[in-house]
Amino acid sequence: MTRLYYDSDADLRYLEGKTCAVIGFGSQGHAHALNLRDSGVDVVVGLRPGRPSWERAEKAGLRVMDIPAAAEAADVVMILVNDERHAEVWKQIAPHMKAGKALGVGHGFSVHFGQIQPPGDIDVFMVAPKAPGHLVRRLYTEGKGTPALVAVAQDATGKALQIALAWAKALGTTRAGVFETTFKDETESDLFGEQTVLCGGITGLIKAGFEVLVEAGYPPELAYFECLHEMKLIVDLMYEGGMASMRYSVSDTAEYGDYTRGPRVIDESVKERMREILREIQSGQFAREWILENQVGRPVFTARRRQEAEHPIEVVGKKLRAMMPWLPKPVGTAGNE
Ligand SMILES: NC(=O)C1=CN([C@@H]2O[C@H](COP(=O)(O)OP(=O)(O)OC[C@H]3O[C@@H](n4cnc5c(N)ncnc54)[C@H](OP(=O)(O)O)[C@@H]3O)[C@@H](O)[C@H]2O)C=CC1
Ligand SMILES: CC[C@](O)(C(C)=O)C(=O)O
Repeated sequence: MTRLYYDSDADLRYLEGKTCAVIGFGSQGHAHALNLRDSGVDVVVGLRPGRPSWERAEKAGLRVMDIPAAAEAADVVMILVNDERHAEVWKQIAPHMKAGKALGVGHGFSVHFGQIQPPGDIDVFMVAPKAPGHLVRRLYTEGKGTPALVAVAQDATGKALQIALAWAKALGTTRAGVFETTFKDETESDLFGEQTVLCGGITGLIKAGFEVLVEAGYPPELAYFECLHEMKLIVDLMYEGGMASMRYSVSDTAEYGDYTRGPRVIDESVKERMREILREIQSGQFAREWILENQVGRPVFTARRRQEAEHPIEVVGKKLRAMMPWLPKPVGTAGNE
């Protein structure tokens, strides 16, 4: 049984004649809604009235309704709201999920950790892109795609996987490869990846390198170019051709330093801390902490977000990027939300 699916393995007819509601219009929501619409799917967006996202979605030519109306109108409802808000949003959707409808999510957190408990007579599936939403949209418009994971938690109609694959195809992800997994594995591996490698790991590594150079008296501009700017270019080479390709392009001096000094930075103790973090995810400890953090108004999240924005690498980076007009407009700035 293959668990990797490409365009020819997925059939858009599973969404034909169906209305698909995308709840939320943030990073993933805008990408799913626009890519599905551009793939010929009948899309409605469910949002909170009065929020700027409502106008943005309408300006993009999408049909927008409040969340209960969108859930009522749809055969397939995809929740693309912050994970920690799924429970409250689900209360508005649940009364409209009649038998035979399908519920989708972009990440398994809320279903796996019991924040929403769907009735047994609907399909429950996941299409989780392995990419930030803005790149899911950007690559789709360039005729490319990002990989994704799909999973089925409930198959009431016997077609849940086909619906998930059709959604994944309309999103552009079967262009790149879609891997079938479980809610548990997607949720745990995704949290692990973002905490230890993709977000927490890489920012920690970049800041540590920057701080060591600046503390040793090197100018912040030099440290920024070395530790952050060039990181993207090095990662691009690995993205295109793996580590060997990156090592082909860098000097032999760099390659020797990679083999002999790299393991002193990322050593067994780092892996041990990664294992500890994985255990916290698997046991539900992290999920509990994040849900409680939200219940008390996000004090840690808010303070850390402010502190990180003030880090010297962000200050110098802003100045240096302003001198590179070819850089894409940063996501999160006006016109690129
Ligand atoms: N960011 C990413 O690239 C990825 C995200 N995912 C998953 O996709 C989902 C969405 O995440 P993401 O796109 O980052 O989210 P964003 O923060 O970018 O957007 C969240 C959207 O949800 C809406 N929302 C938030 N709270 C509520 C609420 N209480 N009631 C109604 N609407 C609400 C917001 O509405 P408003 O516009 O009104 O503020 C906004 O439109 C999550 O499950 C996440 O794990 C999966 C893979 C990658
Ligand atoms: C790396 C962060 C991510 O898991 C993602 C873009 O895949 C997320 O949840 O945003």
